[in-house]
Amino acid sequence: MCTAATYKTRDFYFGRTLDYEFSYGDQITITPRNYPFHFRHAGVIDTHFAIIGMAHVAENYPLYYDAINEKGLGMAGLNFVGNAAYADVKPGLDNIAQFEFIPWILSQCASVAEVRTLLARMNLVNTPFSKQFPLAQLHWIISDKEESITVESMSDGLHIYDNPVGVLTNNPPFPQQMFQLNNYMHLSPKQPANTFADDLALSAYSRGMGALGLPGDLSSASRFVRVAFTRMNARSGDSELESVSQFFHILGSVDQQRGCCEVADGKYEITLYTSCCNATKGIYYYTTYENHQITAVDMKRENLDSRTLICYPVIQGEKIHFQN
Ligand SMILES: C[C@H](CCC(=O)NCCS(=O)(=O)O)[C@H]1CC[C@H]2[C@@H]3[C@H](O)C[C@@H]4C[C@H](O)CC[C@]4(C)[C@H]3C[C@H](O)[C@]12C
Repeated sequence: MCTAATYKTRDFYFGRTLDYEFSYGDQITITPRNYPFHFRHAGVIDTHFAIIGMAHVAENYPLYYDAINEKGLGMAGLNFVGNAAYADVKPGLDNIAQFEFIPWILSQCASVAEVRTLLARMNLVNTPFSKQFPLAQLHWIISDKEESITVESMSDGLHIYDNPVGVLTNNPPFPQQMFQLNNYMHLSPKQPANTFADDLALSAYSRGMGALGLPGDLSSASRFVRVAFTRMNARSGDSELESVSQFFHILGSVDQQRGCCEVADGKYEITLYTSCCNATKGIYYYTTYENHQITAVDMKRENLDSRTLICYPVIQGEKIHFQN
């Protein structure tokens, strides 16, 4: 399971949890402006916006999981198993392989409005990266500081949905996720009043009872409701430290602990990493399952006019601050 979210204070923040039972070997990867992107069916883009995100680099190609570009646009791919379907190549359209989707969008678009224009002539195709990396079944959230959309490529075509909650998890398809929020419209961060029955002396005996009924399990449908409630009600100061701190707390609402989600005998899905990008400034913050200290890579500290990928290994291992 995975969860992505957006958050806006003075700057715009975009990030995700990546939940899985193993890591593909990820690196914080910066694609500078002059790295040539060779698309399988759509030619070459030699010069483009710089990108920073989490990727597996194979054959010198950044296979991004989630990333932002220097214009403040963010995009993340999340599992959509059983529903994702990619098309065959069709002449007359921009045929983009599933693994090229993040580079295609983030290299060229400065806003969601521009993304909509590109998507109108795009065909997301079933060309795998290699035998070793077959097609991943994903759907995507794409966001700027004003709006988010969800993109789902299914057997009946490419769907583009407005995403007014700025969050995404996994199955079921996005319209169903949104619809089920109706079931929770009574939830509130405020204490409830007794509307059960006038004749009963019911009282709010504990703080937090306004959100009683918020689903607590790890299913993607439940995580969608939980992170939507947390994200829509989250309040913080607007400084960088307050915003980043609050962002990690929002995604902390759907953190997955080892042992609670068994995917095979003795194998457990866990939150391998959590990212929080300051999309306005181009900073990629992250924590990992084994390292709660926030680590950051700032793309603006690199030479963004170069041609070669810049990679930083994910720092693991808890750093404990002894006070005595
Ligand atoms: C496994 C990751 C998704 C995690 C997730 O959504 N978990 C939820 C599990 S479940 O639904 O609840 O079962 C996805 C996100 C991005 C994916 C990677 C990126 O798409 C980049 C390449 C794409 C290649 O086709 C496959 C390897 C790969 C390197 C992908 C491996 C894997 O599928 C990743 C890492």
